[in-house]
Amino acid sequence: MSNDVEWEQGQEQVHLDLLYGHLDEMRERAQARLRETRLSRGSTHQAMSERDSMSALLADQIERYDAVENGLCFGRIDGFDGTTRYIGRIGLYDEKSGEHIPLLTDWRAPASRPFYLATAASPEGVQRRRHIRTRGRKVTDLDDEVLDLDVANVTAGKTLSGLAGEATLMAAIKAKRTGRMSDIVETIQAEQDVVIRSDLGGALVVQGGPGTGKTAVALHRAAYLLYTFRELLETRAVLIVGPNDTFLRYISQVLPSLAETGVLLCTVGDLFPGVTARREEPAVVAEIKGRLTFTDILRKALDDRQRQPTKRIPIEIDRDGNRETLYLEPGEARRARNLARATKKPHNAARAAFEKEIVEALTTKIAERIGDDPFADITRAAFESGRKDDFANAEDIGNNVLDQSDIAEIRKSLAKEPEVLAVCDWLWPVLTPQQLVAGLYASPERLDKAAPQLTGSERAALRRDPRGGWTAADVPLLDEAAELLDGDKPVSDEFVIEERERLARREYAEGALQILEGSRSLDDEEDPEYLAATDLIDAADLGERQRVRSHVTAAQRAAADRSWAFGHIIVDEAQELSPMAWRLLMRRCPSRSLTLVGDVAQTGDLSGAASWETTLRPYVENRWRLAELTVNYRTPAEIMAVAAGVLADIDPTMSPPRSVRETGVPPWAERIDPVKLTDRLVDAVRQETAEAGDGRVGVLVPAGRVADLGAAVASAIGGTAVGAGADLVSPVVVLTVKQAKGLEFDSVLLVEPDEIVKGSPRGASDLYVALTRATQRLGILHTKPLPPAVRL
Ligand SMILES: Nc1ncnc2c1ncn2[C@@H]1O[C@H](COP(=O)(O)OP(=O)(O)OP(=O)(O)O)[C@@H](O)[C@H]1O
Repeated sequence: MSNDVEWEQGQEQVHLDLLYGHLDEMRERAQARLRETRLSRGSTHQAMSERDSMSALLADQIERYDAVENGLCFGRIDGFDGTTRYIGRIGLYDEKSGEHIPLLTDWRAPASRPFYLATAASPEGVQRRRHIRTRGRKVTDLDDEVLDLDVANVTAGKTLSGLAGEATLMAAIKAKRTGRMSDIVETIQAEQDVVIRSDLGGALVVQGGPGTGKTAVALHRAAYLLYTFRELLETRAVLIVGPNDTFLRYISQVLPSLAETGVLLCTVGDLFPGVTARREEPAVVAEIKGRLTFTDILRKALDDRQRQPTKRIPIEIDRDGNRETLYLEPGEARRARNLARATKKPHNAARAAFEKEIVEALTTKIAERIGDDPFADITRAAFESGRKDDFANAEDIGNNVLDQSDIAEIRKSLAKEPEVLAVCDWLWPVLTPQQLVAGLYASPERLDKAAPQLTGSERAALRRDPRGGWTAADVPLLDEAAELLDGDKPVSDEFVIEERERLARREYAEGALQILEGSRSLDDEEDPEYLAATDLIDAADLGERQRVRSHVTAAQRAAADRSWAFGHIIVDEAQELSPMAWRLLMRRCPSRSLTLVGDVAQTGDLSGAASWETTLRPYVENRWRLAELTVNYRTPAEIMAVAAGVLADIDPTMSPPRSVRETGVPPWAERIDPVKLTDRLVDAVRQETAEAGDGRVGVLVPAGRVADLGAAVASAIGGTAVGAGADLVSPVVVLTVKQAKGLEFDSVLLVEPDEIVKGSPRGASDLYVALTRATQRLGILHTKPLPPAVRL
């Protein structure tokens, strides 16, 4: 290292020490305040609640300071005007002099933007951009780019390649994978920056091929939006939707490392409070449930529950100790149903109108019977003969000897009659969404009536036992059912807290049950196992529940509230959502402030999107904007060349993203005898783990082979994780392509690509996904010929 570089590094170390000194001071101050606040006693409910909120705020602050410990400051820009600005994960100021002097500028602040955008051709006032690389609190390297074209030693090669901070970028890209995604805040590229900082309003679609940083950009956009529109988004919350739990775990560290925690991360399957959708089902069944026609099917299923009797219904009631039978006529029931429907209220809310009408019809019957005037004919004759003054009006004659208060009494007692209520329950039952949907699946007759537009075999595929929990594709249907049944029912704080507790309980209970008898779904609340398991909650758990009671954030509130309107929704792998899932998400985002990232070439789900245009038109017409990401930071050029052949097969009009680097390592394929496949795979995994060192190896297999091949690899190689729920931190992970969506590994071994292609109508897209998961090496093992599109 030259003396100059050493001196420069020393100077940066001094500044870094100053920044960490500030961070430490702020953290200590917050810790001291937190201790004080926790010790303070509040006598009133309000004082206690204020103390709890303050504690939560301070705890959040401390968490943020901890989160930015690594890579606190990573950049510096020197302007042509002689100014210097340091860029980092948060903003820090020198307040001692009484002035607000910036020591470190948050990467999201407008003043940091030139750090990401400046090029030699368009330097944005920046003469030099410096990437400061650190390990812990120590400066390890500096990566300078001079952007002044007049300066002799301008780093032209770097800027002409269009990449900012190329050396730092390459170091990040080539680094071994850890099983957890890292943030890219130090090396965001210009086309990514434009997406991250795009306006909050409207729907933004980010289309990009594999490895172009869509997920990374989506997460950084969440952090940017929270920083820029904090007030609005902290009260309305930001929702990030990902394809599965494994993926959510994979990205879970990114926002905390950017000091943002108030975001709700979940799958579509998590979006119905009270339901944990973990049941599996065949892709073809999920596809049927994803069709838009299910809005009609559910409506008809509900109409079917609003029964119309064909015969009079006897209703036995108790009147002054005597049993009496009334008859409800089909016409009366029809009239009540029509009136209830005419209220245009959701089904459950309209029940009151239905009940009122039934009670009214029965009241009239009783009133007619007991109030019938035996002298009506004589009275009417008297009226007609001129003694009109003795009577109020003609209608009063003969109808009833009961007055209004008598009739009101009858009405009141009928409204409480168990038999009357039972008949109302039968004709117009109050339903939960779960009852409506499960009831539909459970009954071939109901399915036949509600879904004549499906084929007989499609209806048969939907049939299932109501016990055993819910699938992800059920959740949009439950949400749709809830709309029909309850509309927008606001939830109370108590419900939010209950829901959080329920989830905590469920997690605990599920854990306990898994230990007892393997993973059995607990969604059926009547399942006796559920009650048994919840009884296991111990004192420590109760203590924890007490603690969470104190502070409910908007994101937590939103998680428990089906009718919550999010401030912004970000959907990753958005191409996978079914039309019914889109309806659910759009209901959660009436402002249509959305960021949708995905790649229609990677669509694997049978009900997923083939075009953004068709998917979005029903919700935003053509008012959406498209941004494209074109550079692949993950997949080396050698591997991408193979994937490009498969992409051409899927859609010849699509072009693959440009890889930023070559590795010099060509992908390989080996055809083997079927009986030797398992042994050869185990050998290959051993070899690749040695190559990957402390990196990660992904073994991607056809869906039907994950159990046997996974077991074989796991028994031969310690620390192998298999299938859904696999811990990605493990050195070797065996997954299906669906499970590997959005993930990446240093080395990928792909098994039986032909079977993957033939395994689904979207098999070619699955193969494209599988081929683009590696950051360094790709090997293919096959017993049948390779699909023709795979050319090696
Ligand atoms: N500007 C960047 N600096 C450093 N690394 C980057 C940058 N952009 C993307 N990457 C890295 O490239 C890899 C791919 O990014 P990401 O997973 O976000 O891509 P993607 O478009 O979502 O991919 P896919 O659609 O294939 O799942 C990640 O390791 C990410 O950290």
